[in-house]
Amino acid sequence: MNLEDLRRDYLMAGLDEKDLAANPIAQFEIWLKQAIELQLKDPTAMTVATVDASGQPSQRIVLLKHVDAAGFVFFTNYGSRKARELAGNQKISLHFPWHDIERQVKVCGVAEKISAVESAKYFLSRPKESQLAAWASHQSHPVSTRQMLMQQVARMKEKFAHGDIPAPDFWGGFRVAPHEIEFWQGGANRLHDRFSYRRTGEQWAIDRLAP
Ligand SMILES: Cc1cc2nc3c(=O)[nH]c(=O)nc-3n(C[C@H](O)[C@H](O)[C@H](O)COP(=O)(O)O)c2cc1C
Ligand code: PXP
Repeated sequence: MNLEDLRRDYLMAGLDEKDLAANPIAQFEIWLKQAIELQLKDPTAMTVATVDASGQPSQRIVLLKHVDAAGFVFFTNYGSRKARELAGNQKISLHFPWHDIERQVKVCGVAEKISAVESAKYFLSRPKESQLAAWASHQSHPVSTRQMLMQQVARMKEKFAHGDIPAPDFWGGFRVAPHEIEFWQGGANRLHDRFSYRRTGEQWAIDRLAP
């Protein structure tokens, strides 16, 4: 398979420092709103990179569920590989790949579990079938067959047949407090625009980076 000629030029837009918000969260909210309004598929999907004790990185996609000055929130199983890696090393990187608008955003920061109350509030807002799936899935661990998984779902459905399904204590959110956020806009001939915000105490410093 020859992949060498698979490429395109990025011609949609440029990015200038004068167009950037002073605060990267405000800038992120502008870009996320545009991604949603332009009906990109899975606009809140982000790749999350963590590292294990040996320094081996691993990645997976999760959905961003909240963002504000305190950081970026996603939800997952606290026994999952990502959560176990975060227990040993809180350093994390997030990546939003908005191909259709020739943009990407990278976030580097530190992840912390959110409170059980906050997690339960979000959990209760989810569709019941997803709540049962969270109870049934020992995320990231081997499961012998799909049938075993579905049996576990059926057991949970029976167990929680009446009333609200409570949030499992092994499931909840992480908030990523960022210290670096980069905004990338594709440019012609690989001469892209990149701006990196770095936290300097209460303020943020902005550097244009070579493409
Ligand atoms: C579009 C998309 C969204 C996803 N969202 C989540 C999510 O919000 N939380 C989650 O735990 N897994 C989500 N997943 C599944 C993860 O990518 C991953 O398979 C799972 O969390 C286990 O990862 P780990 O074994 O590295 O911990 C999503 C997958 C895709 C493709
Ligand atoms: N958990 C898992 C395992 C997922 O696959 C997803 C989305 O694909 C989510 C959580 C987030 O979904 P929701 O929007 O229902 O919280």
